[in-house]
Amino acid sequence: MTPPRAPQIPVVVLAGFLGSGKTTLLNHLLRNRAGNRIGVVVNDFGSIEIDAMTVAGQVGSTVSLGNGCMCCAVDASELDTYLETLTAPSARLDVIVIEASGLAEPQELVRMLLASDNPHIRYGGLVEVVDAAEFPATRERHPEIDRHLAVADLIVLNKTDRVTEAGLRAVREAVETAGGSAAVICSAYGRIDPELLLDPVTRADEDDSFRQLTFEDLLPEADRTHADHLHAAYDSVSFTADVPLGPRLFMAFLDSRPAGLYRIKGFVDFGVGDPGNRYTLHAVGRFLRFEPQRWARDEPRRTQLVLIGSGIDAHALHKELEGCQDAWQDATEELERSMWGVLRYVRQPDDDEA
Ligand SMILES: Nc1nc2c(ncn2[C@@H]2O[C@H](COP(=O)(O)OP(=O)(O)OP(=O)(O)O)[C@@H](O)[C@H]2O)c(=O)[nH]1
Repeated sequence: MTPPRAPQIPVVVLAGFLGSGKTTLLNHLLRNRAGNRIGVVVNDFGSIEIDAMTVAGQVGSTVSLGNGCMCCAVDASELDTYLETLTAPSARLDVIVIEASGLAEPQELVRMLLASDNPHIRYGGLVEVVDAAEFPATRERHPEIDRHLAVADLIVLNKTDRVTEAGLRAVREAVETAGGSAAVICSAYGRIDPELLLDPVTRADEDDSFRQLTFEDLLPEADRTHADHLHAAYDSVSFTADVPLGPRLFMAFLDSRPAGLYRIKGFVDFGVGDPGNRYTLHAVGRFLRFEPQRWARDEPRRTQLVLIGSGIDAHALHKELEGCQDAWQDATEELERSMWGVLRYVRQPDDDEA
């Protein structure tokens, strides 16, 4: 059905007004990357303070951070050139994060990514960081922040330590209204669950088993004290099925997913809907993408998903997923048509918009 393609590297845009905490969040991700090789593109190279990094580069150079990360600083006009470097097979990156400068219009960057003809990347969503303490003032000075929030897939309401509970409630409400259906999560010092943006490593030479990483896996020894706190804020659901999922049933599930469900990842077996491929699923907030990949010859045909959210009813979601199984599939025209709903979310080489 759909021709298999080499895996594409998700490119996540990290945006937010000056000082909202983008670099802090990025450093948190880099410290808790759980084996992921992260490519970082920043406008302001010097602001990244990664322990392991010797800041050898200047604007325009690509620097290997030596711990599986690469970093380069670019002008937006040079983005394509740098993405080419970062997506070279020798870089072996799992995800690329572009930190937009505090003054940039994130829509521009997103448009550039969607229009990019680099076949090795796929747009991975827009994360907008908001300073909870400054939001009312920022909004007054820069009403365009509402526009940024409206196109975000995930909003991180940062600096919650600087506001009262009532203040946070009010800001959250305002941000949720402006953000439409984007998921909103709160953080202090950008300490979000790295799993919201990073996938478990599935490289054959490291750990090729698909599983939900635990917080012990994710956080280095020194950060363990935060683990319980972080963990308490999230619920996760793991779902495995040896019976294929019905494309229409599963798309209906995704269309009605609750707002608190921030992240879904894993892969799906649509059975005779597309017998040759498994469909890697990547969802952050309302952003959704499928990527067909050839099943390995002896790989068990199976769906494996991990769902992460807060305030979600894990048991009910699991039950709903069970209801998406379709044991009696026949290769009919109707089934082929029902795959169209899935294929809408597969990036085609000539796509220039989501
Ligand atoms: N109190 C508090 N301070 C924070 C938090 N997150 C970040 N900061 C501080 O806020 C300042 C700005 O954070 P950055 O991460 O540099 O912000 P940025 O969005 O990258 O800033 P620009 O690059 O200027 O756009 C730094 O001094 C951080 O230490 C937080 O949650 N609470």
